[in-house]
This record gives sequence, structure tokens and C-alpha cells, in this order.
Amino acid sequence: MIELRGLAKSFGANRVLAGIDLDVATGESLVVIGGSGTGKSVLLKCVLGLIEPDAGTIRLDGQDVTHIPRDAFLSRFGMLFQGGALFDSLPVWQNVAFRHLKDRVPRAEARTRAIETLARVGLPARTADLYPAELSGGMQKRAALARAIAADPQVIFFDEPTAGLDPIMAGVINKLIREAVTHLGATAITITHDMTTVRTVADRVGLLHDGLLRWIGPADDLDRSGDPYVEQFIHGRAEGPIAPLR
Ligand SMILES: Nc1ncnc2c1ncn2[C@@H]1O[C@H](COP(=O)(O)OP(=O)(O)OP(=O)(O)O)[C@@H](O)[C@H]1O
Repeated sequence: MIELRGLAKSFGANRVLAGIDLDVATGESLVVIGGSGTGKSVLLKCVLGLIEPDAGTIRLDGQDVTHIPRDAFLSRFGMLFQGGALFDSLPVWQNVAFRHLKDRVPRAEARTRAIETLARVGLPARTADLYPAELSGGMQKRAALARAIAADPQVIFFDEPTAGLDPIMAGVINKLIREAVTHLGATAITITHDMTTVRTVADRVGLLHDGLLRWIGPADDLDRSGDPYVEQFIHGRAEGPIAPLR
């Protein structure tokens, strides 16, 4: 369970988060949508401790995250970064086994487990010894997903998981994310612009606008939100209350 209360963050005069209150239940998959520059990444970075909020509290299973030792805290998280962000100098299996190797799991065992995880995202064992640069973009994304789920995280963040993928590969990744979250029973927060991701991955959807979660509700209610901001976003309209950045 993740609980945010009054989470606020400004950069100089730019007020990005204006007091976010949010509960994400254990095992729930929340997708955060919103226009460009509305603070979706800043929100995730605050939870991960990469950005220090100006005000507010973040609790994980009732514990204030600032009181959890950094390494113990991060070991409970899986993260799929925008663009994959694999380590170029390591073969795929070592990327996937990164945390197990760090935790001194014997190499042979870590490798076997990495190959099992690769299989879960549809990558054959022969990819284990390739380097990220030798994979296609879609395969890199799968490998990054394998790395995110390898250590059975309690919480997973997906940052624009389908960015840069063709629609078919995006569909595959969305399905794998849904399967992984269900399989792990993990709490997931995804940020995306991709409505297909929203429809495939979300139990609940939140729309971030002007520093606040302006609408939040079950994914099934998205089409009858009655909220003009949500309507504009889901239909991709240039005209509406959300002013596009030009
Ligand atoms: N480290 C930083 N220093 C100063 N300003 C920042 C920093 N990080 C983010 N911002 C600002 O915070 C705002 C929100 O940025 P953020 O990256 O969270 O947007 P986003 O909703 O994820 O956008 P996009 O959908 O385009 O990725 C932007 O105005 C950005 O310029």
C-alpha cells in the first residue's frame, strides 16, 4: 500500500505538485495520465526518493519512506525507465540478474533465474549472452521489463513503457506488464500517454492537472467520467481545457 498525503513540489516559481493525496492499494495497478509537463515523472521521482518534496508524506505499508534505509527501500521496487536504460556494458542476463548479483546470489543460480525471467517476457535463452546493443528496440524493452520484475518487487513503476514502440510491440509490452503485475501481485504505478496502455494495464486511472489529481476512478469509468479534462485526453483533442505546450 502506497499512501501520499499533501505531496508538494515546486521548482522556483514553477509549482509542479500542489498537494497530492493518493492511496494505491497492494496489488492495484494505477495509471497516471496527464498533459506534457504536468509532473507525472516528478511524482514518481518523489516516491523513489530521487527528488525531495517540499511538503507531504509518502508511506509504504504504513512506514514513512524517509525512515526506511535506502537500499532496503529500493530492493522492494522494480522500475522500467523510459527508454529501457539497460547497462550497455553488461550482457542481457547480468542486466536482468543485477539485483540478485548485488545480493550475492551465486552466479550460476542468478543466471538460471535470469533466463527463466527472460522466458516470462518471451525472450529465448540465446538472448542471455547478447549485449543490449545487439537487441532490437522491442527486445530491449522486454529485457528491461525482465529486469524490473526479476527480483519479485513489491512495487513496480513503469515510466512510458511503450514510448518508441510500434503498435504491435506496444500491445505485447502492455500485455506482459498486465501479466507481470497480476503474477507478482505487485502494486504498480504507470505513467503514460498511450491510451492502449491505460486500457490494458489500469485498474484505476488518475489524471494529473495543475498540480493535483483532478480525476481519479476505475478504468471502467473512464468513458463516462463527465470530466472535460479526461474527455480531451482520452480522445486526443487539441481543443479543450488542457492547453497544449507548443
Ligand atoms: N530537476 C528539475 N529541475 C527543475 N524543473 C524540473 C525538474 N524536473 C522536472 N521539472 C519541471 O517539472 C515539470 C514537470 O515535469 P515532469 O517531467 O514531471 O512532467 P511529465 O508530466 O512527466 O511530462 P511528460 O509527459 O512530457 O514526460 C516541468 O515543468 C519540468 O520542467
